[in-house]
Amino acid sequence: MSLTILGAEYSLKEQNLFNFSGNKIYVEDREIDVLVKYEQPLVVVLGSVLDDEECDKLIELSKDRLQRSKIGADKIVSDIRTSSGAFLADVNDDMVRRIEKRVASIVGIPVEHAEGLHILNYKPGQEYKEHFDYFAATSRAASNNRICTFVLYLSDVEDGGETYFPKLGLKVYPKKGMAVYFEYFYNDQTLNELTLHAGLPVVTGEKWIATLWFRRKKCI
Ligand SMILES: O=C(O)CCC(=O)C(=O)O
Ligand SMILES: [Fe+2]
Repeated sequence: MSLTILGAEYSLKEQNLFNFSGNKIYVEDREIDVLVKYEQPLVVVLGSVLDDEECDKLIELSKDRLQRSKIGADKIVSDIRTSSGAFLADVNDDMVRRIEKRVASIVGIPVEHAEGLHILNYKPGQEYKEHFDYFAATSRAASNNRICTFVLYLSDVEDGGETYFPKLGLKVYPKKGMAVYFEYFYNDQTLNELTLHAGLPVVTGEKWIATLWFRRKKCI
């Protein structure tokens, strides 16, 4: 939203969902480093969210569940997303639940609003083209739409695979154990649209991420 006074444009800040100050966030079992903050739409890069063993175990748990990724509420295969993915919602594992809880406490949203960890694997050449994570207002899923996204990097990538926000001119380079968070729960739809993002093609190496999407209302 913006306001023009005597020819000068002032932007009116909206409330962000994720509120914190300073460069650290303390949750039950660890201290999270805040490394980068883009104020609105809020985009935050966080360090030391997962340790190496947690990253490796998430990859291991998803290896025999991976399927070619689909997109949208109607789940269609598309060249928008050429990666392979797996939902860990039905995996009965203490560590998976602990990580979901940790992410929920970092963001300050009850874990019942989260869809369950989704693992993605990109091989060289694979990508996730520019998209929004929220569903179109006309879609069935929009009655309990997504409001924010937490992407955990489970591996380093030798070259490529950045998470790219073209409208913000912002690139996040994957680093094992780190995360990028962004939100799109603004009244001003133009702010939500600035969260357009892509997983750029992996050039060398392999990229593994875990995504947790939060919904406006509880999903379970
Ligand atoms: O691969 C990435 O860096 C972005 C993934 C993404 O956009 C998603 O999981 O919704
Ligand atoms: Fe996305």
